[in-house]
Amino acid sequence: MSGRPILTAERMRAAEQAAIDAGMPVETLMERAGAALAEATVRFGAPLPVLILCGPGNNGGDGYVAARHLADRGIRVRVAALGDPKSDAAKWARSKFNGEVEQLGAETGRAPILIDCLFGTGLKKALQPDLVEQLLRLSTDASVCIACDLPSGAESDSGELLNDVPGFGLTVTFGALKPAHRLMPAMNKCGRVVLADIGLAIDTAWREIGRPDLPPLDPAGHKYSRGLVHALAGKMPGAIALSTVAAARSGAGYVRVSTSRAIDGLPSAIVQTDTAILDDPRIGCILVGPGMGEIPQLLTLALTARAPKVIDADAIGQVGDAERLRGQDAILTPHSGEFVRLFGKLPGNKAEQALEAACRSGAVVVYKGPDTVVASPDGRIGFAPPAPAWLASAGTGDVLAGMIAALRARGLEAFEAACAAVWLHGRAAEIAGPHMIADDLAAAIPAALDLR
Ligand SMILES: NC(=O)C1=CN([C@@H]2O[C@H](COP(=O)(O)OP(=O)(O)OC[C@H]3O[C@@H](n4cnc5c(N)ncnc54)[C@H](OP(=O)(O)O)[C@@H]3O)[C@@H](O)[C@H]2O)[C@H](O)CC1
Ligand SMILES: [K+]
Repeated sequence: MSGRPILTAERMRAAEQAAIDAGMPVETLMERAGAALAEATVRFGAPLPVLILCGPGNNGGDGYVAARHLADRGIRVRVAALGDPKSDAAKWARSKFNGEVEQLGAETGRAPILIDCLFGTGLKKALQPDLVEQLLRLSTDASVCIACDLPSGAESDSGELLNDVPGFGLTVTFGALKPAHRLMPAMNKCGRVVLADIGLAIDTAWREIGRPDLPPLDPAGHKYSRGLVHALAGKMPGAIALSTVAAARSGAGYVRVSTSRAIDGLPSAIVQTDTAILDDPRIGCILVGPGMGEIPQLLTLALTARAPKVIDADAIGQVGDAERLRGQDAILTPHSGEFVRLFGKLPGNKAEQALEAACRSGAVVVYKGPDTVVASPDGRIGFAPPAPAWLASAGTGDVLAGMIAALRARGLEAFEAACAAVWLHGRAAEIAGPHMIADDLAAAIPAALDLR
């Protein structure tokens, strides 16, 4: 999967240390980080007067470097410092900045552009209340707020907010994104996240889900080679209708639904049948769960089939023991309630929880929410980019399940199919707009596919 790399604070420091051990001075890394921060500030905020809040560590060091670069470009820049720099690199950066540095406090005057260089990956606890008060005051008075590496108070690995944090329009981070950039609630405070390459070697199986690279259609292909999705309808056929329409619109060559009674309103292109022959070798992916209700035998039937399968919604509640999914080539799509009911409250951040669930079940796990993560038993994790809040409406999960099934049936391997569908689902919602209902979301899938 493409997409920007994501590292925890500890792995970020290890990458930095490896560069330093290989002979790269930390000042060089800081110089590159500060220069990137200054460049992003000018591009994002225009050449307006800037106030930089510098903390005592290397996050503050980045700020002193950025201040120098901005001043060199003729921009009026002031620095308000939280004490003196403690780290050698930050002392070096401070010594190279010739502008005015005041002590951050209640008398610190506002500026149109505010850059938060107080704390980054070295945050250890909540900021002192009076410091939070100054940060909130100065951000409220600014037109543009930019965070260096992380909004101060955002916990790098969990995405938790240890104190009140203002909303930033832009976050400039270095080397790799951190989980907090793509996990709630911190994700909501970061604004647009710009990643600056500062010359670190980054090796990680954790990535932001990027634009999918779907295989081209085979001109000699047929409906089975484009993927046959076989869905199992349950008590509430409306949900499976949304899923099957979404599967068809996502490019499945053939969508079939087993149902005990005709489902009104389904397009004729979606074949309804009252049988469920699942050992058909042409089936590319089985879909079970949307609208299933309490019919455990439907899940049992799906698990008798060799075909890959998407297990969604009510079917998740029927799994019982996650071990049942091992060897099933399954993609599981729980929201938080379904996740906890099946796996219990797991330790770690949301991504680590999803990875643990994937290892326990052998399935690819799509842990849905405003911050969706996709985890594979082989250790890969995809973090979804921000998706519109209006996706929180009935039926959007049914649509996603159909999209995943279609891409799996089309031949993408399970993790790639899930990541691609999550990315397309978010773009389709943006296209459908804030007043969409799930039916509009399904209708917007072709336009989202054209975005690739
Ligand atoms: N990783 C990289 O490749 C690069 C990172 N850069 C920047 O460096 C920071 C991380 O720098 P670090 O010095 O490790 O940490 P911080 O600057 O975030 O803060 C650590 C100092 O702040 C003190 N601290 C921590 N929490 C609090 C708090 N709540 N209140 C007050 N003080 C706090 C801490 O004090 P201790 O004495 O307790 O340790 C430290 O003094 C990263 O985010 C990037 O911006 C490099 O510049 C470029 C390469
Ligand atoms: K910061």
